[in-house]
Amino acid sequence: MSSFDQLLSKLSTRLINSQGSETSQCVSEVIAAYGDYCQADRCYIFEFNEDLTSMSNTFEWVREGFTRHIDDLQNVGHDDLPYFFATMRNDFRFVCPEVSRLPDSAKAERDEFEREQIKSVLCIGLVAKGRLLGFVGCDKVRQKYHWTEEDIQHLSLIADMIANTIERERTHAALLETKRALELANQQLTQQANIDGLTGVANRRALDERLATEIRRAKRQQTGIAMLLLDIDDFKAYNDHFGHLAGDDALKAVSQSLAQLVKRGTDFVARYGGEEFAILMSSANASSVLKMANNISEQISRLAITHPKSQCADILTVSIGGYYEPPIADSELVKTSKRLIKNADTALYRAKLAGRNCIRFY
Ligand SMILES: Nc1nc2c(ncn2[C@@H]2O[C@H](COP(=O)(O)OP(=O)(O)OP(=O)(O)O)[C@@H](O)[C@H]2O)c(=O)[nH]1
Repeated sequence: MSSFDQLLSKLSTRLINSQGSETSQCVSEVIAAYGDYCQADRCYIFEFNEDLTSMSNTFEWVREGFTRHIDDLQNVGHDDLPYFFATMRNDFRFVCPEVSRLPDSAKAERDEFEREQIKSVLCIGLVAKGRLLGFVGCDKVRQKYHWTEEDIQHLSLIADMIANTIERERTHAALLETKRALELANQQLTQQANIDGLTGVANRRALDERLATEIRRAKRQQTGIAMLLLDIDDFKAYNDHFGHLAGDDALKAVSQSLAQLVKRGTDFVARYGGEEFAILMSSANASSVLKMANNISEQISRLAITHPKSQCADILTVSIGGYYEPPIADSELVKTSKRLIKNADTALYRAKLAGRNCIRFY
């Protein structure tokens, strides 16, 4: 095995086994190893933008004592080095044994290479899936050098390895990006599926899910759990009098008040039906539930939404039915869930019977 074959085998194994951020380190090692092997003074990688109109130096190795140029070779445009861009796009390589003998049409290139004190330069395109991604190049600064066919072949093999690695990393990054976008879209869909479109508070489906979670928690932590059901009084008459759109606004105002009141992480508000809302309180005790019910009632009254057709007041009011379930060790999920709703509903019915605009507990 020739010394180049050995080098190639070592470098390709290194690149194939690299992953994620480690890959950049491996690519740096590859250009350093090759630069040293071919006795270059600089070895580097440039990557093109999508439409091959600009390029940036992304990796650079320099022999000790030689000047780095990576920082001043970012976003180099086609118009800065038109001869170089054209040659690279057409031939996928740029072979220059003597910078001083570049043709007049390559004046910009000659000036740039001379600025970097380059005497000879060899660049080979990085091509993956038929697309030119960039190039890997070597500079001779100390003395000019006539690149041989073998040099070109060797650097082409290095270029293939690097191109495949860059392509693999880009595909991986694109896959990660797609995965992130899908996860985000999925989160948004789940959120939308759980939110009531008119009022923006949780819907009944979300309440059912939360009920299950909170009942399990209450059982585990041996805490009480409570349900308040709230129904706007004489809402049909309100709609009939002011129209459905005004009714919608009233529903929004009520739900905003509820959302402001129900702020503890352990409490949860949902639109339960048309003009009915549910407030689930976990880690609750009898007095905190009563306090919440009173606060809600007062807060809705404070909105002072005129309701001339109400049987019980001249403003919009609510009736509230509550049920508090003390900690019970053997509470079964579905039964507890049904009991919370059913008993709160019975209490709400009693509040309506009692003349509305009041609170009843089961
Ligand atoms: N504007 C509007 N009205 C709604 C919406 N959902 C339900 N409603 C109305 O809410 C009213 C509920 O009427 P009822 O069930 O008879 O109850 P109510 O008139 O409030 O009487 P009580 O509950 O006994 O005080 C109906 O007129 C529904 O059309 C909605 O999204 N927007």
